[in-house]
Amino acid sequence: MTRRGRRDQAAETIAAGVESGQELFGGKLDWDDGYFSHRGAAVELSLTSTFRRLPQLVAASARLAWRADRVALAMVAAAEIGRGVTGAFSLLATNQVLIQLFAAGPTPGRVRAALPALTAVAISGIVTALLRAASAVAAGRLEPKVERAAEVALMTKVSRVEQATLEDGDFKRLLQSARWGTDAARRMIGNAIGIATALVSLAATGTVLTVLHPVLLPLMVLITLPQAWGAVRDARRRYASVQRWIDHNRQQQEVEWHLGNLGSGPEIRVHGAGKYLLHHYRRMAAASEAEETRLVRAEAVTDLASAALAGLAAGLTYTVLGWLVWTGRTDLAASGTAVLAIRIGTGALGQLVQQVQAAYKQSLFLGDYDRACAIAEEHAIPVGGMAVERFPDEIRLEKVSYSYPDRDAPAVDAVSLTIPRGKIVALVGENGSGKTTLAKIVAGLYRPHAGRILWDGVDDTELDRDQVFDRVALVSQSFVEWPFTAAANVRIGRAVPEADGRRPVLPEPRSGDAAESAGPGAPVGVPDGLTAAARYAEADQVVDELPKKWDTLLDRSYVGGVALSGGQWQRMLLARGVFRDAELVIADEPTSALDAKAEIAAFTKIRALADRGHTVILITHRLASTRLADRIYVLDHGRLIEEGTHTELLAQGGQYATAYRMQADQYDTGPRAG
Ligand SMILES: Nc1ncnc2c1ncn2[C@@H]1O[C@H](COP(=O)(O)OP(=O)(O)OP(=O)(O)O)[C@@H](O)[C@H]1O
Repeated sequence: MTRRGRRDQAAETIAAGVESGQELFGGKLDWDDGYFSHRGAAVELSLTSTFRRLPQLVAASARLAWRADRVALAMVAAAEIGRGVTGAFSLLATNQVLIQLFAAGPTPGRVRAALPALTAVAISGIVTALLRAASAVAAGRLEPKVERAAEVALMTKVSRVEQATLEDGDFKRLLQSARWGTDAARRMIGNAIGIATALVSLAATGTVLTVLHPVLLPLMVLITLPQAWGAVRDARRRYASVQRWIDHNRQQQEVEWHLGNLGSGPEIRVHGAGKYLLHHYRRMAAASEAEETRLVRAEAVTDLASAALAGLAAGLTYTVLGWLVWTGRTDLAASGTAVLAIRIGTGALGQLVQQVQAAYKQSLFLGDYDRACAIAEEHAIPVGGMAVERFPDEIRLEKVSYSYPDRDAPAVDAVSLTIPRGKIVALVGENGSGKTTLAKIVAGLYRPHAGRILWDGVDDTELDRDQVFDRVALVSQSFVEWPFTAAANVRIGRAVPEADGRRPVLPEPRSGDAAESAGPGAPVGVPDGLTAAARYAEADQVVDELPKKWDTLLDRSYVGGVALSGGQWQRMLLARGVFRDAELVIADEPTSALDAKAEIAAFTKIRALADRGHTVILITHRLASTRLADRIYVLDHGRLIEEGTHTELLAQGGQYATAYRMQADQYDTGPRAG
């Protein structure tokens, strides 16, 4: 086939693959992920900009290493400088060996004369090996420390950032990219050491070459430049291709995944979706192959061109060397050493270009890491404030408003209400009316954008937020199913915070745990310990059925782990809330997954909690349960539209009464078999 014919066929194959992607995905398949914010950045990196960034990259790595482990950094620096010195020394000793060997006289005498220099070459070889090992050991100590320090710093800041910032789309994307920054920090140390090794080696060979003859140094650079150009060109081309084809490859992977996926299995087989997907998969894979072939061909051409240019430069260098020897400007021994030095130096220059490019890529993620840390610090939950001596008799909201960043309408709009201590306050309203948002504001999770919250008359912005959190238990419908043991899943409700630099510990059940304090006959009241909390929430039956009881891992992805049903999880969550033993319980659809019997029991216990002095904010759509609330607030589009007791609200005949009657009618006059 002619070259043109081959090119046309490749173009057709690529077009067919792209068409398949278009048919299945409607075009690009772009992930909304911070990692991809640096798309195309490396394409901008030319040979000159590569070298321009060098000092900045080395300085950034040195700063990281300095903070993580100064001793290891000093060890690496000393070992690398030592390697440079021994490298130069070894070259000079080699020169001496050659001088002695090329001198006039009988061979045994020349060899004898060369022996001291040969010994020096051997010793410097041994010292170089020792220094390389020392540098590797120190780097091995430094790199994980840098990564760990970066990870801990980021996670510490992120775990303290305001929830609203954490939910902000831009911060979320930045954080995704910043997470790569911790790995990038470690890699950059490796790159920086590679750069340092190359620079030191270059300095050593450069010095030796200049001593031998000043013209040799520029000649060495001349040999390396085409190689460096070729390497940068190949890297840029490949990177650009990866960026151009990233969506296509993602589409291809997506199809591949579905072909073998358990969930897609029935349709793949029964509906014949497999044949359809395979057809497109083949076309997409062929397009990817065509692109790979194009790349490999282009790389071969570049490599050939750079090798030819480097060969020309090498020819010129060796001609100049020959001329220097011929005209007596340098001797044979020096030219032999120069050949050796040039070989070492060109290798070092190649390594330098490669390492700077790699370090540059890492530095982009490190930049995101720094930005994410700065934003997390700026939006951190404030530490300190007025101590919360006791839970207030009344929490009062005055014209509280809150808007999510990407929404025009406020989620909570000028809401004023009172939450009395030891009462059940129900928040009801249609989906999206602002109930959960309002509860999160009361919990201190979101700061209102307008209005204020008063704890017995004290503005809650003046209170120590950690102490506010300490008095709140969240029993939410979007609970966390921790991939931990059953015991840890409950105990995490009140994990002891990090103290005196020791690792955080989950609390042991407090005094009077289990059966003694809360037997079957003592369902009312907040029990002390783990087993008692489980019994109170009726999670004990769930635990009893687990193969290793409390020690069972609640995640089926791990060997020995088990999966719980939605209702079983909800009981565990209730137990977590009880174990937390907080004065304000925010129960957001706490029974949505429970069966009828368990739901009734749960509401009885919520009532009991309030009777014991706990304050409960209950969010539920099951209006039969709101009858037990002392006060009901009805929200609509973020505004408070009705309030009162169940009886009062029914009498008002408003939205609550309508919704209640609709639910009641379902039971009375629900669909019947005709
Ligand atoms: N994290 C968020 N980011 C942006 N908008 C949000 C977020 N959470 C909620 N909203 C929006 O705020 C409004 C109020 O939501 P909220 O969850 O408070 O309502 P709700 O009354 O609890 O709803 P539901 O009964 O469905 O649980 C809705 O319009 C919702 O889409």
